[in-house]
Amino acid sequence: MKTTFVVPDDLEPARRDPAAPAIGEAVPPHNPRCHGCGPDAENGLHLRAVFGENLTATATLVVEPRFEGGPGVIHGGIVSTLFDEMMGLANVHLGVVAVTAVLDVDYARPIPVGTTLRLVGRVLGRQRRKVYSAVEAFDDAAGPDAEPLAAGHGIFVVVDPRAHFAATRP
Ligand SMILES: CCCCCCCCCC(=O)SCCNC(=O)CCNC(=O)[C@H](O)C(C)(C)COP(=O)(O)OP(=O)(O)OC[C@H]1O[C@@H](n2cnc3c(N)ncnc32)[C@H](O)[C@@H]1OP(=O)(O)O
Repeated sequence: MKTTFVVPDDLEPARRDPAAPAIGEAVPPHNPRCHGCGPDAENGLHLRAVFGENLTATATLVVEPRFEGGPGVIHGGIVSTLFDEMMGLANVHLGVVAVTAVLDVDYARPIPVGTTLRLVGRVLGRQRRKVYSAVEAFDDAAGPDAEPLAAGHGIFVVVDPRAHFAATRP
């Protein structure tokens, strides 16, 4: 998969929070109104992810007609949103609140409406307050060895949520 994103080769290992829900359990939504994962977001994506081994989070999502961009294919901005969210959900393994500073997306193949996507977010490692994460989107019907249709990377920065959202939290 081609990418211009550079993952530093001196990342510190990221440690799983012992208080995080167990592997195999659902990742709790970080905000009930979140457009990506919130159950109360009226027109949201309602992603429901499950914690996996090796700091991963996995979800599936059917590409609905409302996600169309080019004729018959998903809008690139929806892929970006899914990737931001899936990496954010994988970061929940760490028991920190980290917001997106950088989101990098590589689109390898057109993704037709109707495709069931398997989305896998993964924490790669840390550097001080920065969390480096990655994500891939697969055609779920194509089997476990299929190449990703799109992939992405992110740099998330750990914040104190009380201070970060003090001025905006309803
Ligand atoms: C309640 C739970 C919420 C969970 C949220 C997850 C939801 C999904 C993810 C999202 O969509 S979050 C929404 C979109 N993101 C934002 O609104 C963040 C807006 N940006 C900011 O608030 C600040 O710029 C940020 C907190 C990211 C950083 O500001 P700070 O002043 O706290 O940090 P600082 O500038 O000192 O940078 C800390 C480190 O990050 C690095 N950094 C910051 N911005 C960067 C950037 N753009 N590119 C590369 N590195 C960056 C910076 O170089 C430094 O690295 P070093 O340790 O190596 O010095």
